[in-house]
Amino acid sequence: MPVSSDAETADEAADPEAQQGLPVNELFYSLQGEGKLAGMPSVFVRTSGCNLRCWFCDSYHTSWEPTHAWLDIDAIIDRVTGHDEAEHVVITGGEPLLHQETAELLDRLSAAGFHTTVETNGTIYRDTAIDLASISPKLANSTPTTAKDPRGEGEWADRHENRRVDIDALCQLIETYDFQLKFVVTGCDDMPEINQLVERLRDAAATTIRDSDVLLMPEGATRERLAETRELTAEVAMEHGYQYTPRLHVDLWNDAPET
Ligand SMILES: C[S@@+](CC[C@H](N)C(=O)[O-])C[C@H]1O[C@@H](n2cnc3c(N)ncnc32)[C@H](O)[C@@H]1O
Ligand SMILES: Nc1nc2[nH]cc(C(=O)O)c2c(=O)[nH]1
Ligand code: SF4
Ligand SMILES: [Mg+2]
Repeated sequence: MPVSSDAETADEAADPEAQQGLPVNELFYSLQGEGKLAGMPSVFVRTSGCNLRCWFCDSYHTSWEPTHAWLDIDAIIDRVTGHDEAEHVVITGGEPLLHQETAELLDRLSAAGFHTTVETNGTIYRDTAIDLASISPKLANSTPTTAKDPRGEGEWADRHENRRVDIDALCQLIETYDFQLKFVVTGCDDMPEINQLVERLRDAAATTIRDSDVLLMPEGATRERLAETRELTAEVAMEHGYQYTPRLHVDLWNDAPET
């Protein structure tokens, strides 16, 4: 179901009659590929719709060209609990915290005994049952300038730039939940901006941010692209004392859907 590319929430352009539950782009069982829980068998629920437009977004059909089926919360829970091998669930997107219903889904999955991870860009706070807030604040390297825009001529650049860092939302997330800050690295030039943002958050938030809470992840949706970015990312992680995170799913399955 294609919807307008200007839509931020997937609801905006969809049939109002059909809007119940959450817009779900895909739901699958895999290994957590990124972060502190990399390697963990997990069920992934990928919601559709995003308030940002990273040029490199590896989930193009949740942001630039959102597609989805509407699933009610009961149906999502049935499908998640059908994977009885998994104790972990990952809610991602798109931007999952755009949707109010994501909070109800998390509360119910947590009550059913799942460990919950939310993958978020850190621009929206919600009070819900999150065991790990996996926050990936977006750097200047993500902005869809005219030269980098995957589908237009930079129409989203200003909106993306103005929204990509919200210090208040980031502080609320890290003060409330166990967290990791997972930065997408394209080159050594990204490091001053990462260090500045980490220092800004250390000043502003009433919580300790350890260097081990800061993860550097190479940019790349394909094995070919990761081959260009992972070594330099590993080197800057060692230099700064931050943790390196692989993208295991890309190593294992390249850019296949539902992995
Ligand atoms: C598709 S996003 C969805 C969640 C949320 N919107 C966010 O950006 O954190 C899931 C994760 O993939 C990362 N990501 C997206 N495209 C990427 C790429 N080309 N290379 C490396 N990481 C990427 C994001 O930074 C985020 O950590
Ligand atoms: N295997 C796997 N691990 C992931 N960790 C975070 C993902 C995401 O897209 O948010 C992701 C994903 O898409 N696949
Ligand atoms: S914030 Fe996440 S989902 Fe949205 S465009 Fe960026 S990487 Fe894609
Ligand atoms: Mg992914």
